[in-house]
Amino acid sequence: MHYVSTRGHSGRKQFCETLLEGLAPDGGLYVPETYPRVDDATLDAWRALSYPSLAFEVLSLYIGDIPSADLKAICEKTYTPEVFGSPKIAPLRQLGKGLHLQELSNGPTLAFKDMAMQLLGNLLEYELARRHEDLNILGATSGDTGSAAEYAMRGKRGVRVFMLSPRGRMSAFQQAQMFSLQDSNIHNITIDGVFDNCQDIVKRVSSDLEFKQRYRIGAVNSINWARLLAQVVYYFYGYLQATERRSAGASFTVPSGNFGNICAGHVARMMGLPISRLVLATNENDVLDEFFRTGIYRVRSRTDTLETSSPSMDISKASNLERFVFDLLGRDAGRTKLLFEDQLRERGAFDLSGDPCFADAAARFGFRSGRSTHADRLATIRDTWGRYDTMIDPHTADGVTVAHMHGSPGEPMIVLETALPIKFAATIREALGREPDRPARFDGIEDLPKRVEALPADAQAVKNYIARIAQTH
Ligand SMILES: Cc1ncc(COP(=O)(O)O)c(C=O)c1O
Ligand SMILES: N[C@@H](CCOP(=O)(O)O)C(=O)O
Repeated sequence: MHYVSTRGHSGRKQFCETLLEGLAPDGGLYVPETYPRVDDATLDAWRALSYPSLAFEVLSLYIGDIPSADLKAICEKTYTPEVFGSPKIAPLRQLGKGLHLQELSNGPTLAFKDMAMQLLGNLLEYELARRHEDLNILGATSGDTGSAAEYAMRGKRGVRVFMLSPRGRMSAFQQAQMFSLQDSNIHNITIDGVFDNCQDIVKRVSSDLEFKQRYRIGAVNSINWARLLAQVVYYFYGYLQATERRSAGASFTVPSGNFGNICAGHVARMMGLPISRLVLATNENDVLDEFFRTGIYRVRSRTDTLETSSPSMDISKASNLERFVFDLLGRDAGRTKLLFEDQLRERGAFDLSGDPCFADAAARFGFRSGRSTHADRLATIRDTWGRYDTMIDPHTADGVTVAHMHGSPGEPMIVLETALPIKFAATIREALGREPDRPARFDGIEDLPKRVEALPADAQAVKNYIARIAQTH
């Protein structure tokens, strides 16, 4: 399998090259040249597999440059009950009739990001050792990618992490998870801005090819194809748990911000997984809901990006939409580049409402969407607690709220759980008047000493910081 850039760069890359490069040299995102198809018989055979074995099967379809035995060992080392809290790794929990929650947040940092980031840590360690190289990872987080990346990379040989986060925009627990880490290879940087400013800086630094090469800059955000690939696995696993027979349909609802998680669902569907509907749920920052309803993609400014009670989804510029639009446009890299480079830069928006490709997008790709508000989140947290004895976090609540708008009788609807409630205790207290459960290993985390640097929203300032740290270590 080879990978190409959504913006048409001429290079065809192997998986491990994309793993280390992150962003393509032309600023585009790597996608597989084709989506491998999984037929009904194969899907049926996969019903019996454990999570690590299923991960190995799915990853093998996309990774041609790691020997099978090594890839299998990496999957087995990554997806263990000790790390993910249960032998099933990503179990389904039934809520109502036909409504399921897929538990993805039982890993080290209590968010779905661990599902991919733990694998990425092991893949990077393997590949860097094989090449005798090291890597400076530059990332952006609105709260969960940062801690998941740092927990996955701490102590890993050859890897240093520089993580940008929007100052004051994350929950107290999220900040404590990241800023209390004292490992010498972990560097937290708060930026005066919102998540989109952090992500813009990551892209700007990664697009300076001379700097990128000199300081060996890599990425762990979902701009890195390996992140998405790891997330494809749990769609297969969730589907196989929710259905009993060949080619039965099932739908997924996915709380969305950077469009990474649901883009993995799109990939699974393109591989032939019988997903009827892929329902995208946003909070009040509803850029993506607007796009799927109207065909108009209109990025919001920093001041128009609202601070909500599902803060990890306070994103107004969704990187991975580019991967979906590339497919929507029939894989026309020239048009994708025009939309995501020229039109977004010049107008901050593009409009596909009159384009024939958008007219049948819902039918062809299964997307539906909806938005949820603070009041919806509180009501859904209360309802899910009262009716199903299950406490969900505000992001998952956005998912459950929107899933109720798009359910189809007789067909399973799987909502992806994206974090545990303890990460957002203030909203849980507001909804339920009680504290969420706290795993003992996080007792008192908010009181630990913090190590964090503050920088302006300026790519050059971040480059200077990376250069200084890289030279002194
Ligand atoms: C808890 C939580 N829910 C949902 C999302 C949205 O996921 P994505 O950015 O992959 O769309 C994020 C962040 O990405 C998150 O941290
Ligand atoms: N919500 C994320 C933002 C970054 O998303 P990613 O999937 O691109 O890593 C976060 O919590 O940091």
